[in-house]
Amino acid sequence: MAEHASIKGASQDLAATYNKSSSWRDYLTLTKPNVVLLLLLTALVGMALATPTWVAWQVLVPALVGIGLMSASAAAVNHLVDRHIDARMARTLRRPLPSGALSPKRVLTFAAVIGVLGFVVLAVWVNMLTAWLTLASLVGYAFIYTMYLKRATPQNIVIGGLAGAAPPLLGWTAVTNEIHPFAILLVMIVFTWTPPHFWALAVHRAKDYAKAEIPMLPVTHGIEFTKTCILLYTILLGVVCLLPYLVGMSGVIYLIGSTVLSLWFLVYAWKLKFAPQQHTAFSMFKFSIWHLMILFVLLLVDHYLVLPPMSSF
Ligand code: HEM
Ligand SMILES: CC(C)=CCC/C(C)=C/CC/C(C)=C/COP(=O)(O)OP(=O)(O)O
Repeated sequence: MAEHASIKGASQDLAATYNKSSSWRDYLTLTKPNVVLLLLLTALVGMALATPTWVAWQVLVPALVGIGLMSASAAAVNHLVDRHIDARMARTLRRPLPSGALSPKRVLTFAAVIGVLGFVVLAVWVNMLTAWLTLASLVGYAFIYTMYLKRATPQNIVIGGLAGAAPPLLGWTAVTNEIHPFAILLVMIVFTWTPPHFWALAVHRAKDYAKAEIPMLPVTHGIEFTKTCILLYTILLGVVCLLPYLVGMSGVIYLIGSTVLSLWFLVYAWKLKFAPQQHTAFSMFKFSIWHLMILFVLLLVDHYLVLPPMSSF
């Protein structure tokens, strides 16, 4: 009841003037810092795997700065475009725009400045291929996903997930200036991981999405169907995670570690479908973040501690 009243209040705040005091923390919130940090880890792994030697800091630093700034810009545009629906969901109600801490004009300026800065950094100190691919990812997330897909189809996050999955490729092209099939394989991992990552949260927050009239899968097709899709994507992810070893990109450390992670994720998906408890969906969502983080750390460790493939033991 109290929550309902505060949601209503926030919607009204949004229409009123933006007169609350703002701080650097509000700008940081706009950038979705935790998401960007994980995106940067995947980009770093893309860079590392692109070369058998150490990545030169002259490429590593500007690539991370450029990709980070453009991802942060995309996240800020997402806050701007979604400000009205964010005001209607309990999870997003206190964000800088719906709470009135920042005005849309300030957010637009902030997003434009860091976005252009990121592009310039990539164009000048990295290469044009990476700059254009990162711009395409920004447009894919901030405009195609946020403005259109999110409101149009329950497949929104499957299609929109491509933008969030791009950073390993961006890291790879930053080092080599070319698109390699191994980089696409890393993209496929994040792409297949996204549906279980997001739909687990969407199951947990289904009522919120229904209230904001966002056609997320649990809203349009129901909780049970979504849980089945989560299970199927988790199985598919397990198969995709085997590919780096099968194509010779990664070794035994990766194989063992990723198999444990895949089975662990599968246990969550199975439990969610067949023996759910109150917090299973949210626990699976939280685990999904650890899953991707550890998986990419494993790729990195495996790359630098090269072992011969299992067949030669
Ligand atoms: C279309 C694709 C994706 C969708 C729809 C999605 C959706 C979400 C949502 C709704 C949250 C909760 C945010 C919050 O409560 O503040 C979240 C959290 C998170 N996501 Fe995703 N996500 C996607 C892709 C990704 C990707 C590609 C990554 C990183 C590689 C990622 C990393 C994270 C992290 C680290 C969090 C936790 C954020 C925090 O605790 O502040 N997500 N995601
Ligand atoms: C340049 C580049 C690599 C761009 C990609 C940037 C990026 C921040 C991708 C993350 C995807 C994400 C957090 C989606 C959630 O949006 P949502 O609107 O569904 O979630 P919300 O309700 O929490 O805002």
